[in-house]
Amino acid sequence: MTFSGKFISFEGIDGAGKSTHIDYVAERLQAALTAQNKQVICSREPGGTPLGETLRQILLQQKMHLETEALLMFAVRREHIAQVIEPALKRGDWVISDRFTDASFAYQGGGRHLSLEKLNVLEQWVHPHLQPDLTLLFDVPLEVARARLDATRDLDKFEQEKATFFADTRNEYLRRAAEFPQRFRIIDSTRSIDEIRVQIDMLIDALLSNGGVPAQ
Ligand SMILES: Nc1ncnc2c1ncn2[C@@H]1O[C@H](COP(=O)(O)OP(=O)(O)O)[C@@H](O)[C@H]1O
Ligand SMILES: Cc1cn([C@H]2C[C@H](O)[C@@H](COP(=O)(O)OP(=O)(O)O)O2)c(=O)[nH]c1=O
Repeated sequence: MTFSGKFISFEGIDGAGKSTHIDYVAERLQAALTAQNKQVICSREPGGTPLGETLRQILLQQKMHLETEALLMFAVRREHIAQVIEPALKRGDWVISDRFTDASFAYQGGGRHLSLEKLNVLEQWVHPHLQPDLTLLFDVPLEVARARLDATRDLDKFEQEKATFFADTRNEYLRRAAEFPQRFRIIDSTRSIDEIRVQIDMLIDALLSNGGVPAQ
């Protein structure tokens, strides 16, 4: 399926720094797209719709069977795609999602060891023809992410997981990035926020000029 709008996802282990850059990217894109009468829709998973936000509370707080967790993540995603992502892309608007299916592979697959085969089935079921045009993977060593998290906020169910969980989650993100090099760009998030912005600006400018995603 080809849409006139573009779809960007932000990914990374908790504390990698993705939330720090989302508003910046959204504002930058909106400034460029307003002249074309296009909107930037900023959304997130789990969440993105009223039902998705209700399920987010449950997913981030309650312990549950691993497969229940994966199925709920994809149920949230099905609703998000139907209500928000596809209508926006069809209108020619741009969508930024704070996490998408790569997070299910990384967290439920990598972190919790759900078989990637089952995740592939869910992905094929829920969005056989939709993938982000660009996925920004914020990548940092675990200790850096942990130190950043500890310095800031109360931790949810996932953020309280142990180091091996995040090592496996990060490895699965990197494996996905290697599997889909055309849409993934890895952001070395140990650098300063300003340095990261220079790289992000370059990627966004290329996408805006319709030149696609430049090489890594
Ligand atoms: N490049 C960076 N250098 C130093 N600190 C950072 C950087 N990026 C983010 N941080 C800080 O790390 C913490 C976690 O960042 P955040 O963007 O919330 O992570 P995430 O959304 O990936 O969980 C925040 O306090 C943020 O200010
Ligand atoms: C989308 C998605 C998220 N998650 C997890 C990753 C995160 O720990 C959590 C969502 O939190 P996150 O997006 O990091 O929000 P915040 O920055 O406000 O903490 O949900 C999954 O385990 N699987 C998924 O498919």
